Amino acid sequence: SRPISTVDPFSHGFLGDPYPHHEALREAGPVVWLEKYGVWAMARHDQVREALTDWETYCSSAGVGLSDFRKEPPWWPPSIILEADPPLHTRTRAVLTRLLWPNAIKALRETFEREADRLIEKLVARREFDGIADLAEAYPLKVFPDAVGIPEEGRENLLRYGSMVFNSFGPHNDLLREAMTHAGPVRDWIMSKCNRAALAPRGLGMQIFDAVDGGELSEDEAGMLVRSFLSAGIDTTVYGLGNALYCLARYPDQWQTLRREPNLIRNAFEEVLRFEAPVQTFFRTTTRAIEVGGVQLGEGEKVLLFLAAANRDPRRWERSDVFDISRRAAGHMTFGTGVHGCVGQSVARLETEAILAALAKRVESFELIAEPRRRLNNTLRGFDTLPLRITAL
Ligand code: HEM
Ligand SMILES: CC(C)Cc1ccc(C(=O)O)cc1
Repeated sequence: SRPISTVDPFSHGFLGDPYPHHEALREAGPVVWLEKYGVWAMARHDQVREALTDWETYCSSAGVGLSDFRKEPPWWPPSIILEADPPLHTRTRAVLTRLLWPNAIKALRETFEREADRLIEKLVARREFDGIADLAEAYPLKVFPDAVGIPEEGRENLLRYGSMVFNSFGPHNDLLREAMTHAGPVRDWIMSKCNRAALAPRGLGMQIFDAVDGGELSEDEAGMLVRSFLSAGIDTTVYGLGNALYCLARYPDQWQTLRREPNLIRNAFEEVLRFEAPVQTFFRTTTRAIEVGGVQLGEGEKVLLFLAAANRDPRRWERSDVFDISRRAAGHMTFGTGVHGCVGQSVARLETEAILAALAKRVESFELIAEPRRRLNNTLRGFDTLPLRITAL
């Protein structure tokens, strides 16, 4: 006998308020059969961590979305890092790991901090602004494409493309259909940036092509890895930064603690990632029959990993539903873990820490002046609008 749930984790109701459903899934068992889609769900910290660590049993090459690439053709050529298993994954991952090595991040720090200070000065002068359009979108859309080395014009395509990518991990629901309305032109714009001619000489994008010259990658593989940067590197940080602003405005005492103790900034972002994970779920596919918690999974079955549910599992966290920037938040699942653990996490941290440091220097308090509106997505959790007013120090 296996625990069964009839919940639809890609419905507006679930996506709008997931936490009660996460609790129900955690309590139903270590693995639960989701009847609606004919897939397994793991919502507890131990099972999510175990599935992400055991890449041989839970593979990525069948896609990390609901659709199984071996049964239906993917909407895009599969990623040669995210949707690849070792040994291919090992070679492509090694290139990006080297490009995003700590000293590469140090080279970005001064520029990212200068841009953060410049943007916060502008917003302090305005006093009232939208935390999403004017900050959470504006900042990542400036600093990361600049670092990759793509031109300024047309960058709104990066947000449209992110919406396509992250909705495509879910079912063919209204959210995916809506995201795909201008798929052609958006995809063309993205692919037009994934070649040497389009990239600035010493940017992160061109550095991938240096690996071609070094014999590590083919020319096409390099283009695909630039596409990976453009797919993974914008929407994730936009939602992450938006969620950070929301948490600090929603819990003003936490903001006051952070403002007085800027050395808590790194930990504060980790707690944001645990408490309001911008990336909520994605899949793995079993490569063999395996028994989990007394339940038998078959070979070739999709497993939906609820990172955000694992992040609030009372088996792993005390006061798991409390936003506390002083707790040890290490061990959250929001950057994944194991061989596919986020290769860009140091860029994400650099961006958010630069903004939080700039805010802590200039802003006494900031508050929500109207109900924020959520931007529903099959994979990402965050806001469409975040009406804020800030008071300068
Ligand atoms: C708050 C921001 C971010 C979050 C929450 C996030 C989350 C994740 C997660 C959960 C994974 C693992 C996916 C899996 O196991 O299947 C991942 C992988 C990845 N991320 Fe991030 N990410 C963020 C920012 C970034 C940035 C800024 C970049 C680019 C510089 C990036 C590039 C990648 C790539 C290329 C992978 C695939 C790694 C692999 O499969 O080996 N991410 N990310
Ligand atoms: C949370 C992850 C699924 C984000 C992500 C998206 C796309 C790629 C790619 O390689 O295209 C890599 C990572």
